[in-house]
Amino acid sequence: MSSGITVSSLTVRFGGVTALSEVSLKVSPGEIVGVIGPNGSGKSTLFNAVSGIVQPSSGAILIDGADVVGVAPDRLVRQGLARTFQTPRIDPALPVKTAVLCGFHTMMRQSILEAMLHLPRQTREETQMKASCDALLERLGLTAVREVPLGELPMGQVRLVDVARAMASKPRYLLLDEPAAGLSLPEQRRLAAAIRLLAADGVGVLLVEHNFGLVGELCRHVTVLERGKVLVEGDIATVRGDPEFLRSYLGSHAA
Ligand SMILES: Nc1ncnc2c1ncn2[C@@H]1O[C@H](COP(=O)(O)OP(=O)(O)OP(=O)(O)O)[C@@H](O)[C@H]1O
Repeated sequence: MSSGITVSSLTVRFGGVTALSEVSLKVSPGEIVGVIGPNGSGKSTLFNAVSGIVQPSSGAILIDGADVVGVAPDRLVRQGLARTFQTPRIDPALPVKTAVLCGFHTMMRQSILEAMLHLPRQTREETQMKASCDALLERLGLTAVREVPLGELPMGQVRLVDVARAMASKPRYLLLDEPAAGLSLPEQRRLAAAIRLLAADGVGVLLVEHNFGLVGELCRHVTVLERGKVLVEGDIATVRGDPEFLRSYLGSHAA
């Protein structure tokens, strides 16, 4: 069985719009793969298809060898696939630490009965979870805002909380949708270190990001999308030197 996320010839159509056309890529455990491209090139659609939110028109998506097309998003989460959103879907009234604790709860092993009876394993898991939550908040520089409701934070920090929530679910694969947008340089540094740590632990990461510097720093392999198609792919040096990439990507950022 081949491990990793394997996307083969993926096509997604919305009525007459072809959002993705014959896109293929692979993310192995412990690898950080970058996806870049101008607005509307299909990056979010790719994430939505892999995480089960939209159904492909054709093509295949395998996770660790298993066909996951048609599998419900919540089942994919329980199977170890976590993702973040450009606009996080978390209740703005929740304090930061509660939002992150929600991520931990998806991987707790206790039964409802154990939780009600406060059995030893449940108490042990709660204590471990709170300590892990504090460590994660610290790693991402969120300790000072741990009690602040999400609705009072700038969007960049809300995305960072969404990253923490996704990391808390102890995924085997993590899809990050523009996690560095709106972050200060020190916040970007902390985010990059946390992503690297996760990959070193064996987690496969698919990173959609407009910040090419960050992509170049974190990803050995990059896929560039344009109008739903793979324009160029390869290691960062290959992509950087590709004339098509320079025309499309840098041209669109030169304005
Ligand atoms: N639900 C939908 N219904 C119809 N068209 C859609 C839908 N979702 C995406 N599209 C279209 O599919 C194409 C790809 O959109 P997508 O959001 O995947 O691009 P993107 O690269 O993520 O863009 P951005 O960087 O702006 O987030 C666009 O033409 C978009 O208008």
